[in-house]
Amino acid sequence: MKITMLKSAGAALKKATTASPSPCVSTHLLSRAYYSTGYPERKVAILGAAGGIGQPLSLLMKLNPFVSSLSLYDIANTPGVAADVSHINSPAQVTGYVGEEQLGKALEGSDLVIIPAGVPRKPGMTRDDLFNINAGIVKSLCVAIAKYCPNALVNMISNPVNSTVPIAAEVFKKAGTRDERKLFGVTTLDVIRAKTFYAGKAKVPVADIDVPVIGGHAGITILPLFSQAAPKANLPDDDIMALTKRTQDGGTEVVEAKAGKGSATLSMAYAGAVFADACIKGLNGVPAIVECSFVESSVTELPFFASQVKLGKDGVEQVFGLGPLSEFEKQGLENLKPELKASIQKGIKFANQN
Ligand SMILES: NC(=O)c1ccc[n+]([C@@H]2O[C@H](COP(=O)([O-])OP(=O)(O)OC[C@H]3O[C@@H](n4cnc5c(N)ncnc54)[C@H](O)[C@@H]3O)[C@@H](O)[C@H]2O)c1
Ligand SMILES: O=C(O)C[C@H](O)C(=O)O
Repeated sequence: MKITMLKSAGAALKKATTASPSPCVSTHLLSRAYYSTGYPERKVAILGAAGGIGQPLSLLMKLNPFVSSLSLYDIANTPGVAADVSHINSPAQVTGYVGEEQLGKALEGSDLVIIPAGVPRKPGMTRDDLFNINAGIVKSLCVAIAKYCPNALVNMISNPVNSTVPIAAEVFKKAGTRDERKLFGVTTLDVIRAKTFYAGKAKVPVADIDVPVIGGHAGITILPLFSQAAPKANLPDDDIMALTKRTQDGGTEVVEAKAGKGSATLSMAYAGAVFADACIKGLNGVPAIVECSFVESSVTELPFFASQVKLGKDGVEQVFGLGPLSEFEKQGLENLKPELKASIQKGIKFANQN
């Protein structure tokens, strides 16, 4: 009896292995069903696509099921990055553009432009130390955006975000294309860090955590609101202070660990992809898309401020207020305002002087 069973099992195995493979065997990272039809075509341009952030961000945007056209621009090396990414069997059509003379073509028709172009920090530097190089890069890219895709949403990653976003806003104002709903400083990495660190300390599953992060994107201007964390873990004040400091210094932690080889690239690419996905979902009319971002704001007396925003068909649909703050957070808010104000003013001044 035993032998018979083994024999028939062997026969079944033989039958299975000689049959043709199922046509449903998937070579997609995302399931085929996820590539649903019925959404509008969306073109996404990445400026600085060959860089440390640009390359993994290009990969993640190629996997995004809502992207139909992916335009990869840099001053060097984009043909190779584009050829590489284009072999992935997801729907987005990838084109590489290199050099200023191809920037217009890269941008034309874009619904969303993501900007990780510019130099990163080395140990001992502040984000503001990048201003002298990155301000000019961002300004010239924004002049081109105003010309070639004035209606696109713009996700600014290049540092110092607290100044590069005001530079972009001034460029768009001068060009007559400014729409305060369409310009975003990407602060998603601060939120991702706050969630990760909080989950570790509170010993709760990281996937369930939500923590708003407000203010800006540099040092003490990054203010995580752990009093509003959900689910609430009732951590002692010392832990909250340590978590706040670690979130504020998260970028520096990576810069020091990389020891001169740049700043966060992989976690930033993930954060950039999360935020871009939220923007595209908003454009496509998906309801209730809320993320933190550094936007034009009247939530405080500062003209730009990061807080939770609702994303819709034209970009920002609603900027949410800060909600109830703990005494520690109220103090943090007052402490960050002078630095954030100075960084905003520096960006505005640069855009109007140069
Ligand atoms: N917002 C955030 O949370 C966050 C997080 C991490 C890094 N950053 C910032 O992102 C920027 C990029 O960081 P990285 O690690 O990718 O740097 P990187 O040096 O690895 O890459 C930058 C890329 O920009 C390109 N570039 C330079 N000038 C350009 C121009 N005029 N047009 C198009 N591309 C141009 C370079 O050729 C390079 O490929 C830095 O300013 C960094 O501080 C921001
Ligand atoms: O810290 C940096 O210089 C890069 C980025 O702003 C980050 O927060 O990781």
